[in-house]
Formats: sequence, C-alpha cells, structure tokens
Amino acid sequence: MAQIEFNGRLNSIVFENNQDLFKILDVDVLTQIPDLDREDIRVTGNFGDLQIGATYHFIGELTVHPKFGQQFKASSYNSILPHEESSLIKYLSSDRFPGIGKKAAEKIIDELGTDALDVIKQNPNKISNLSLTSKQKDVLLNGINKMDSFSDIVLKLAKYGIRKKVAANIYKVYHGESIKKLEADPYSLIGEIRGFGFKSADTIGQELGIPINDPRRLKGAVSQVLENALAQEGDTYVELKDLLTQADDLLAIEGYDALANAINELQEAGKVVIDGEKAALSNVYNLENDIARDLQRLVNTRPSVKKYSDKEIERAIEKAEKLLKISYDETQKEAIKNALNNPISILTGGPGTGKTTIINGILLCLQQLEDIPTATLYSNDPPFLLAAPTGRAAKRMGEVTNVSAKTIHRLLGLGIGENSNISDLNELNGEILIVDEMSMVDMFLFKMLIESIDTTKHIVFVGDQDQLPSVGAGNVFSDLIASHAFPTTRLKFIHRQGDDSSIITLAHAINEEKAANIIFSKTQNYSFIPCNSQQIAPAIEQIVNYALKKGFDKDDIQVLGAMYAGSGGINNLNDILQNILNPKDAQAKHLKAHNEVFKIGDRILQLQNNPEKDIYNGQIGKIISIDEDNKTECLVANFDGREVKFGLKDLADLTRAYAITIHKSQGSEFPLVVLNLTMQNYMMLRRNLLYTAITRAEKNLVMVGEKRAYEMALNTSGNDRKTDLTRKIRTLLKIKDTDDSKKKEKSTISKNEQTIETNEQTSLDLTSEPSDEGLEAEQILTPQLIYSGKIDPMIGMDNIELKPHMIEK
Ligand SMILES: Nc1ncnc2c1ncn2[C@@H]1O[C@H](COP(=O)(O)OP(=O)(O)OP(=O)(O)O)[C@@H](O)[C@H]1O
Repeated sequence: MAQIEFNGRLNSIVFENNQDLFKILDVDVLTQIPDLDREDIRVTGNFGDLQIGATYHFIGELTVHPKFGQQFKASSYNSILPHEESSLIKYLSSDRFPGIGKKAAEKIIDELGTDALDVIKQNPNKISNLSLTSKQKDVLLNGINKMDSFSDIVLKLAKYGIRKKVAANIYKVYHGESIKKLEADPYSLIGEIRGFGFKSADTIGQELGIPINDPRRLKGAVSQVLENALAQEGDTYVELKDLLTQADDLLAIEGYDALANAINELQEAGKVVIDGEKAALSNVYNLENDIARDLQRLVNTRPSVKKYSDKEIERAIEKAEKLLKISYDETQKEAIKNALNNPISILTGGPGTGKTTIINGILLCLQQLEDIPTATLYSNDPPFLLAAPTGRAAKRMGEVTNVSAKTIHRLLGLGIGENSNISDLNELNGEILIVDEMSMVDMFLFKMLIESIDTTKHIVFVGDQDQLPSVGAGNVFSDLIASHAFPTTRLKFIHRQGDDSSIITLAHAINEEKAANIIFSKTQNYSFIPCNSQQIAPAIEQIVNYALKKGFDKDDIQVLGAMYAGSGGINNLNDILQNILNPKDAQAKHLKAHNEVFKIGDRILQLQNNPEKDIYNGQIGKIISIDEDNKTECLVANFDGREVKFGLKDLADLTRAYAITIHKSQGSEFPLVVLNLTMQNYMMLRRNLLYTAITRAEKNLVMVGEKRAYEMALNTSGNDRKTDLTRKIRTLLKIKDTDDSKKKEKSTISKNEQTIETNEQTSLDLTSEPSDEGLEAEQILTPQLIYSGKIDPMIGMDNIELKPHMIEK
C-alpha cells in the first residue's frame, strides 16, 4: 500500500508497551491526511520518547481496526522542530534543556537564527562557537541528541543488520546517543543490551574496520564468555584458563598476551574482577560479596545466646504434637529447635520428609513461647512471615499453616504498581521469616530478600537441595548449606505413606545412587516404556489417550521433557497434545503468536516473571476467554484461581503447557507425569534433572524413552555450578576449613540416616565486627602469570568443548 504522510500534534499516549516501545497515540491532525477528513486520529507504531503537545511528521498507512475504526499505522516519524521565535524560546527554555533559560535561548537564536536546532543537528560543532557556559553547551547537545526520533535510529541500526527488537533495547538504554555509542565501540554493548552479543558486535566491528586484534574486540570476547557463563550455565565466575581459551576461540586469533591485557583493562574499568584464578563480572562478584555481608549482618546483629531452654522448647513441641496429632521424630524436633534458637537455620529434604509439617511446628511453638494471640497473626504487621518463590508453593504453605504466605516478590513489594522500585523494598520485621522452595531462589532475588530483612529474629530457609538449581544464576541454597555457617537439618526419613510412596522411594533412591535396579521395574505408581527418539511422539500420544480412557482428568496429565526442538521436543508434543486435550474447532476464537495457536481451554505457561500481573516464570494457567479484536486485552486466563488479563504483546511470554520442560516444572506438582528422556538430551542428562522430574509426580509417573538416557542421568552428578558464595560466607563468618570434618564427627546426630549439623563447635565468631577482609580482590593478569604455569590456558584444553549454546545464536 502507498505510504501517506501528515503532521499532527500529540494529544495523549493511549497505550504503551515498554518492552518494544509500541504505542497508541491520540493525535490532532494539523495537515490533512490524504482522502480523509478528520480532526484527530489514533496513530499506532513504535515510538521513542514523545512529548505531549509536540508536533510530529508521521509516515505510514491508513488501517481499519474492527473495533476502533480508522487508524494510522506509522512506519516512521520525525519531530518537527519549532522555527518560530517565540515557540523556539519556549522550547529551548523548557525542561528538555535544564540550565538553559530565556536569556540563553535568545542568545542561541541571535547567533544561529530560528533554524538553530536544525543547524546544530546537522553540524554539532556549531555549538562550540556559541557564547554559552560549557555546561549549557552540554545540555543543549544532549537535548538535541535525544530529539533524534526512534524511527531514524532504528533505520540506521537496521543498516548494521540490527533487528527492530534489539534496536528498541539499544534505544531504551542510549536514546539519541545510540548510533554514536555503537559506532565508537560495538563490543561495549555486550552484556548491556539484551539480544546483542559478540556475533552482532563483530559483524558491525568488521563493517567499521575494527582490526581483529583490536583491544575493543578482545574485551568484547571476554565479556561474552563471562555473560554466557552467567546466563547459560548459571555460573558466577569462569576459571581464568577457561576464560582465555573460550575467548580465544571466539576471536580466532593467536596468543594470549593481548587477551591478558584486555582482561586487565576490563578490570581497571571496573567491569571484571580477577580473584585468584577466577574471573567474574564485577556486578556479579559484588553481588555475592553483598550477600555474604548481609548474612554476616543478620548473624551478628541477632542474639547468639539461646533464648529458650531445651525444656521450654520440648514443652512447646509436645503441645504442637497434640494439636497436629503427630509425633515429631528426633531430627524433626532438632530442626524446630534450630529454627527457634538461631538467627539463621536451614532445613533440606526430599518429598514427604516433613518439611511443611516442621514449618507448622515451628510456628505453633513460637506462638506459644512468645504468647502471640492468634488474631495478631493476621494483623497488618504480622509476626510470622512466610514466603516462597512461586505462587503455588506460597499457597500451599498458607493452607498447611493457616498463616498467610506470599510470593517473595509480593513480600518485598517488588514490581507491584506503577511506582515499583527495587531500591524501595518493603522492610521485613517480625518474629520469624520462613522461605520455602529455596532451591528455586536465584542470587538476584536472594540479595533483595536478605537486604530487606530488618529486625526479623529468626530466618529459616527450607528446600530440597537435590533439585535443579534456580533458573537464574547462582546456587544460593546449596551454597548456604555448603558453607556450614548455619545449623542445617537434612531430612531423609519419608513420612508420607500411601499411594504415591513408591515414586517417593524412587526419588530418594535416585539421590542415594541406589535406583539402578528399581527405576525400570513396573510398580503400582510408576512404569518405564522403552522407545527411541523417533517413537517418543507416537508413544506419548498413545499414553495420553490411554490415560483418558482409564478415567484420568485431562487437567491432571502433564508431559515433561528436556528440550523444545525435535520430534520428541516440547513444541511438537504440544501440537499433538493440544489436538487430543483441546481439539480444534474451526469456528472457535483463537489467537496466533510465535507459531502457536491459543484457544479457550488451553493450558498455558508463563515464561517470564511478571510481578505486575503477579504471575511468574513457570506458572501454569488455563485460558478462559479470548477477544480477537482487543489488542490490549485479548486473552484472559485463570492462574491458581485468579483471572489474569493479557494484551497482544504479552503473548510473547506465553506458550502452551501440555508439555513443558523439566526446568519450567520446578515448584509444580501434577497427578500424572509422563516424562520423556532420550540420548538427544545427553548434554542435560543429570541426576538432579531426573530427580526434579520424578518428584513432580503426585500419584502416577510414566517414563518413556531410552534406557541409556535414564542410566546416564542416574550416573551423572548434577548441580556443578561455579559459584563463590560459599567461600565468601566462610571468610566473613570466619568458619575455619579444618573445622568441617571435626564438626561433622562431633555434631552429627543420626536417626534413619538423617543428619543435623550444628555450628556450635565451629569457630563462628558472632561477636566480631563486620569485616570485608578477604572479599575484595584485584589481581593484575600478566602474560608471565599465564605462562608461569600458574594459570595455564593449555591445561584442560582437550576437554574444553564449546557448547553450541555458548556461541551466540
Ligand atoms: N513425624 C511425623 N509423623 C507422622 N506423619 C508425619 C510426620 N512428619 C510428616 N508427616 C506426614 O508426612 C506427609 C509429608 O509431610 P510434609 O508434607 O510435611 O512433607 P514435605 O517434606 O513438605 O513434602 P513435599 O516437599 O513433598 O511437600 C504429611 O502427610 C505429613 O502429615
């Protein structure tokens, strides 16, 4: 269709989506739109910063929206700069140019005329001759740079092969400076801009003639390796030798000397930290330091003496037992004591070991010991704070304890409402904070959680250490346990009886490396069906049809896998399962997004945290209505009993959820799980992946796939993220290495193989002043250091295999 143009004044912004800068504008028409007689019109498109009341030139086409009628879809736009003296003075002395008043504005017009803005835009050097202060000159230039319209910048970025979505990300960070920044050093955008990696930077670098051994390029490769480790592997550092070899692979140049210099320069610029033989991104390195310091603060500022006598606690436990009509075993009692007599304690155990029952006991005991009236538990400032990373886990905690439990995001007030601000988190007080499903908490959320704790007396971290680590980087729960700085109870005895017990037995056997004989046997609750990767899809189709015939509710069946691609991958399985579980009806309302069709009744999965909607990565919902004509509210879904509305743009974060990855299933449980693993998943086959998958099944589990793949998972230990938090906690809390073994011997209490580790015999010094000793690092990396043998990039080179996902797609 032919492009048409018109000038209009921006009245208001009706809708905006910050993710890709899509906006719907209400515009007064100033020059007539060809063949259309209107005074105002809605203009849609992607726009940068706009000013209400400013005049713009729009280029695009007329469209008809089924509900809102005639609209103008802008493909590009430009702001029309004021040329008339009085409006130009008004404009130059507005908020856009802070520090430039009426007088300075008049000077600019005197010296450059009423075309001043265009003149400076074309030739920024003209500013130097103006009789303004240097600060005013900077303000003027910045303001004019910012005026660059978004579409101009996207067009220029497109010439460098940058996609619109990435261009929008660049614009959001650098605004009018985008092109300047990119052309000065495309590699400096790595790690700063989502979707922009070494490959993109290198394409532009070559176009700009940046030599292959240019320090900018070398630094870019180093940043990329560290970013990959963080985002793909969840590692918080990379061994120097690996950093050198992997960066060198990206660069395809000879020798490490120049690379060592590049690392040093990054260190000097405060972007990278070298600590011993490890290299880390500074912000990540500092985040680990901050976590360790916060934990030190929490331990040091809480009383170290036992507050309650053993007798008092025992009496309280007895009462709790009577109320709950159970008898806690010795280990469970120790866990309750640890929680009540320590500032920070940890509880870890597999399914059915009584974690939730212990949380209940801790709260009942504390209520008695502190004489807390029941009504107070529900006040605005409750003494018990219960939280979990997922809505589902929080809901369950709340149901079992009868005390309200929240997601960690909600507890902290993160991202709720327009004014949400991560520097303005809720302060946490009260008697106790208990966080469940801790294995899912990544280092970023954990940092925010613990820095928000103010006067809370006791903090208890509860989880299952053997599950997959958090989706986000770090390995917080395992690191806390490994530090031996906090009393830790490991529960192993299975208390849950009944139908599902054989799956729980299998899960525990997997962790104890005793599952080889029982995993392929057929039991009342689980079975294994061997098939190769080509047979996965038809096998699952048959199993699901069979389950339906046997009377399973279609909402109770969940297929799990490891990967999205391939015939047995999640994407293909979702096509097949959607046909069975929510068959096509040609007439029915539907929406299409990223090669998927969404229909009423479809099970869907949220792929990103969205605190504003209070739904999180991995949460499953069901579509209850679809409005094909409504851009801003095209879909409504039920998430755990709550209606959540989605606009067209939000669909990017949704996928169908008949089949989901094991990673995304963390924190959820399903009555029937159908799990598939084959050797196509060999890179991911680890014990914690299999364990996490199996423990998602509440009552029934069908495993399909290659026996070899299951055996490989059983025999490959999981959870080997490279993190430095354990060491940092131990350094700050002065836990001596040698004490570990002693401590284990002395203080391990065994019952049913359960263990309780207390730190009473360790050298944890609670009276010491906070100290940063040992946390700050700076080391200059010299070529000599590399070749001295201390850091030998050749070591292990044979073993280093650049995984496909480490290379930017
Ligand atoms: N000491 C006990 N005596 C009797 N029953 C117990 C005891 N401890 C726990 N149980 C029971 O065992 C079952 C599992 O306990 P609970 O739900 O607390 O475990 P969990 O570790 O939280 O499990 P999951 O992680 O699977 O939710 C529950 O039915 C609980 O009532």
